[in-house]
Amino acid sequence: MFSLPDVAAAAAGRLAAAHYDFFAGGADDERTLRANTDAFDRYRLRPRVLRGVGERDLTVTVLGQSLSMPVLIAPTAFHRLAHPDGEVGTARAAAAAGTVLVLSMAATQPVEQVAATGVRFWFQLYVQPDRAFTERLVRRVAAAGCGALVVTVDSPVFGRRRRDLRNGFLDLPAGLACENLRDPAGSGPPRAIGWEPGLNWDVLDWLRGITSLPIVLKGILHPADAVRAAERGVDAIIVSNHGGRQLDAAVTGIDALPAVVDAVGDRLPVLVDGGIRRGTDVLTALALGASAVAVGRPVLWGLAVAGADGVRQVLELLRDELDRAMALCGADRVAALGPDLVETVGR
Ligand SMILES: Cc1cc2nc3c(=O)[nH]c(=O)nc-3n(C[C@H](O)[C@H](O)[C@H](O)COP(=O)(O)O)c2cc1C
Ligand SMILES: O=C(O)C(=O)c1ccccc1
Repeated sequence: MFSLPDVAAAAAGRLAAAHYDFFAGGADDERTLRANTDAFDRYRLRPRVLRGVGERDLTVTVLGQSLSMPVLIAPTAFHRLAHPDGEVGTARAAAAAGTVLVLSMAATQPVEQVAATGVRFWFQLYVQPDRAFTERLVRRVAAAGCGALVVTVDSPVFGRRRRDLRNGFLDLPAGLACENLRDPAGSGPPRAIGWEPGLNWDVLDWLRGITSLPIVLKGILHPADAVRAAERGVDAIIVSNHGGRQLDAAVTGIDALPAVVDAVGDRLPVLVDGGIRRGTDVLTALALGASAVAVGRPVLWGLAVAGADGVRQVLELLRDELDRAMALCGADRVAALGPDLVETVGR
């Protein structure tokens, strides 16, 4: 396997069809799902030459945390559906690669077991209608050593995924559960994730009142919302359409990124996800102003193919591709990447 598309192809043959579809699928007509990867075809790089690129330095610092490369693991549900190693396997790979795992609230292993790998992790939260339970969960993940809360804000209701409806995939198979939704923690029955259509900006004051963890908003696409986040003192944002699984016909992250970066300036770090499959995709996002990117499905495919080792391979492929792309663009460090390197075609 020499690229992320190779890993994805290998994973397709290893998963039960309904599980593959759950991971691969998007909302409704999957226009946004397709657009996420297609979008990168409209960006072209304008490399610089003779800049003495020597050894490239891929490190970045996000929220005061130093990463060996500007690629985080996006939160995705149900890792044990992909491989018995589950989120603990993904965590081992993230730790080995020197990057951050954003652990999904729908993880199938307890946050304490993930933390025991030594990984640096952030926790993705869907604020629950039951605020007392949400508070207990936030305290639990903070006690486990979580580095930031990633509050997903693009899901007031759950997207409609026709593959899952057709396959009758509604819930985890017996033996698997959302281990961080047990209440009381660790022992009680797992709660079902509740959606909160009434959620509004006031939730940030409530969150600030219960935790001192950095707060990241995931699922921003509109520059006005990015500005609002900055004004509210949010610590970072992730420009994302949730991998095309929520609002179909939503703009892609990479297309939304420049206006968001322009609107917030350097008031807060802007991360982006969706459709990143190549080192050149990472480079494009960084050049357009992202502080780092996150990858979702490629990690699940790596996990499905070879557990923790497969995830490690995916991360190392991306690292190697980004390193080579930076060298070929004449950039010896991430800060050397700017919008002058990127041209948009066909619009
Ligand atoms: C199977 C799957 C499960 C996901 N689960 C979550 C989740 O629990 N919470 C969340 O905020 N985002 C979730 N996402 C969205 C990802 O965090 C991320 O935004 C998206 O996958 C990035 O696009 P990519 O898969 O093209 O890299 C999920 C995505 C997938 C594919
Ligand atoms: O957020 C998602 O995309 C997702 O697939 C999911 C599924 C179950 C529980 C939580 C999230």
